[in-house]
Amino acid sequence: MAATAPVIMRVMASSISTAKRAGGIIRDVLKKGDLGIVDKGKNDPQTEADRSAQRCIIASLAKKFPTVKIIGEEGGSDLNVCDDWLVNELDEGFLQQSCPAEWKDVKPEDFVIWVDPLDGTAEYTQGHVEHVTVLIGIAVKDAAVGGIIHQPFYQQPDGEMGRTIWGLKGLGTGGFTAVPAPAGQFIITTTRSHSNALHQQALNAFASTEVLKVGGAGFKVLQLLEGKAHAYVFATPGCKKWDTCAPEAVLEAQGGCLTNINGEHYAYNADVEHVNRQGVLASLGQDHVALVEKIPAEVRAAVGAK
Ligand SMILES: Nc1ncnc2c1ncn2[C@@H]1O[C@H](COP(=O)(O)O)[C@@H](O)[C@H]1OP(=O)(O)O
Ligand SMILES: [Mg+2]
Ligand SMILES: [Mg+2]
Ligand SMILES: [Mg+2]
Repeated sequence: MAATAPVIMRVMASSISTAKRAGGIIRDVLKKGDLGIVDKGKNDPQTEADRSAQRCIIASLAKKFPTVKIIGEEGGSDLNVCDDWLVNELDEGFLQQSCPAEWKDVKPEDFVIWVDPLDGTAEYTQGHVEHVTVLIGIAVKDAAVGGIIHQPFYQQPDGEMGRTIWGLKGLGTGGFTAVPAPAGQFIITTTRSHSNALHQQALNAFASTEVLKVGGAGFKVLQLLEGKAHAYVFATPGCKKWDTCAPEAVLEAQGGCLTNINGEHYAYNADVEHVNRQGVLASLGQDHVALVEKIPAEVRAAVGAK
C-alpha cells in the first residue's frame, strides 16, 4: 500500500509521523532547559527547539520526497541530521484511507510543503506550552489542501504526551473530536502577543461575548475545531504562509473557512510573498462573509489594501 499510494497520501502520512518526532524534540529541548533564544525581530523569537524541529522535519521530508519544494520558517537548515531525527515511517492508519480522486494524479512538482516547526514560540519561551503546535501544510499549486497540526504538550487520557490532528480536503479530518461552538454566544480567539490599536478596533466591531487571547495560529484554529471559539481574528500583518497553510487546510476540510480580512484565500505556491499582509479571519459554522463585512473601513484601508 505505502509504496503505491498517491504522492499526496504518502506526503500526509510521512508528515504525520515526522510532526510527532518534531514534537518529541520540542519537549526534549524544554526538559534540558537551555532554550538558546535568538531574536529574529520585534516579538519574533527563535529557539533551539524551532531550529532542531525544522531540521528534523525538512531532512526527513526532503529525503523521502526529493523533488517536492519545502519552505520552512527558519530558513535554510543543515540537513545533515542524526539517524534518530530522520523519520522513515509513514503513518499506517492514515494510509488505510483512500485518496480523493482530485488529488490522485498531482505530480511532486505541483506541491509545496510549508513547515512551521514550532508555532507559538513566544508562548513556548513563556511557559504557555499548551499553545505550541508543529504545523506542516501541503499546498497544491495555489491552494492549501492538506495539513498536520501536532500539539507536543497535549496530555492524552492515558498519560501519553502529544496529539496529531490532520485534515485533507475531499477526505476529511482526524485526530480530534469536532465540537460546535456554543449557540447564543460569539467567542473570538486572537493574538496575545501581536496586538495593536487597529487590531483592537477590529475586535471591537464584533460585539463578542468573550475574547480569548492565546498564542499561535495552529492553536487558535484548534479552538475553532473544538468549539472553544466561533471566529479567529488577526487584523494585522505578521503571520506568514507557514502559519496558515496547515490550519487553513485542516479547518476547511472540516467545513470552515480561513481567509484574509477581505474574505480572500491566500495563495500558497512557492513564489508567493511569505507575509500574510492582509491579516487572517477564520471561522467554523458561521456566515464567513458576514464576518468579513464587520471589519471596520479604517482597518480594511490599512490592513486589507493590496
Ligand atoms: N509580528 C510577527 N512576527 C513574527 N511572527 C509572527 C508575528 N505575528 C504573528 N506571528 C506568527 O504567527 C503566530 C500566530 O500569531 P499570534 O500568536 O500573535 O496570533 C505566532 O505564533 C508567530 O508564529 P511563530 O511562533 O511560529 O513564530
Ligand atoms: Mg517564529
Ligand atoms: Mg508560526
Ligand atoms: Mg514557528
